Amino acid sequence: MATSTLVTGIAELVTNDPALGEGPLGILHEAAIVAVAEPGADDGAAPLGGRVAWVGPASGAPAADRAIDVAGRAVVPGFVDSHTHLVFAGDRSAEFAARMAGERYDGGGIASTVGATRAASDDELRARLAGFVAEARAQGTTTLEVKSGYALDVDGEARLLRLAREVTDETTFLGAHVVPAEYVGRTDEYVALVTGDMLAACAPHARWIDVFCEPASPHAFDGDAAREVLLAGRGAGLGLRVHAGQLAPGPGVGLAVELGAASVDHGTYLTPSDVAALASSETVLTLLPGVEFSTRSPYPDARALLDAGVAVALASDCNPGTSFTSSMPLVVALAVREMGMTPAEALWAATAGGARALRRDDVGHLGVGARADLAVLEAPSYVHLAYRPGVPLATALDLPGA
Ligand SMILES: N=CN[C@@H](CCC(=O)O)C(=O)O
Ligand SMILES: [Zn+2]
Repeated sequence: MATSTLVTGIAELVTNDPALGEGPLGILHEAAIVAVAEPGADDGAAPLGGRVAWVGPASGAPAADRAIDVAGRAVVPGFVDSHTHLVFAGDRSAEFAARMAGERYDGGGIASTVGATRAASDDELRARLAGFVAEARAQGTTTLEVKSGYALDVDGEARLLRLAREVTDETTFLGAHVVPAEYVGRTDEYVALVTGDMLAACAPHARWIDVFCEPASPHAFDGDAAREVLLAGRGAGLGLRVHAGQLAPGPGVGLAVELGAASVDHGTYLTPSDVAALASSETVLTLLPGVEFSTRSPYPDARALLDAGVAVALASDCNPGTSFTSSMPLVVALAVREMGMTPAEALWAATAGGARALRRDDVGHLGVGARADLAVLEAPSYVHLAYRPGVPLATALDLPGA
């Protein structure tokens, strides 16, 4: 039998549905929400925490089997973190310290994570991954994309994706992360492996394919190689995502738009034609301010991008090299303070924007029928996410059935 839960005492509810409340965030005050869960459901069609069955002013709330009173807190849609690299072993804190002493990031440190990850057991990787998922949930994240990319051989990449699939359906094959040591000087042969045997082994465990298209890095892939990888992935039924414009402007953004990628990520460096192409496309630009923070790079001008009509998402890019944070509240605060977004734009980008970057309409908002993925804030308003940086305000709400 289905279990219904009434969440009451919501001082401010962000629905991200303008039809339900004020402004683009669809804000309701003194609100309530009802979630209905089927016991034992966990197949995505009927999620464990249930779906939103009713949302509106608390005064009109229907009765339910159980009630949770959040006592004057704000509730927002759970964060949709559409870009992470969470299956890895090893430690790169020394690389971070060197960077803070003046060294530049060029992707070379990825090799050290590849070595440690290849040597780790399934259980070691699984335990670390579970720790990151719990850490993210404790900060309000309810949907996570997870990439492979730290094995770079056929069995290893498939193993990372199998492990990622244990925690999310949003898994991304990133065999084209960098050229591994054993293929240096033979990039063409490595691309043939990625688009051949590796793709065949990985596609059954992945929804997406991604490529680090960055000709400015001696380790990553140029536009031609990236095109080959993306076309092969599309042929295998995968959706497209691209890492581009992290170190310098390059061909990746244009390629992502041309091929209809769901998202192109980083965008630290963009040309005016990149911006124009994005603005007239269905491709989301996912900004990753944790990377600029942790690599001492200039922040992209999100204000100008939004004003130009680009669809912007925010994600953590949690990884051991360029952004070792799982904190979406930190990402929101950085986007507001350093990239010119308003608190409302940043919250939208970290929730509905992430959903759009994953081409999902069941997360990132709290309209009737959406997944009942709620984040509760230890604050009366979502504005506190940026106003009180570094304070642990957000947490995902556990509903009966979850
Ligand atoms: N730039 C490429 N990939 C990751 C970093 C990976 C690493 O340094 O371990 C990123 O998104 O920033
Ligand atoms: Zn990344």
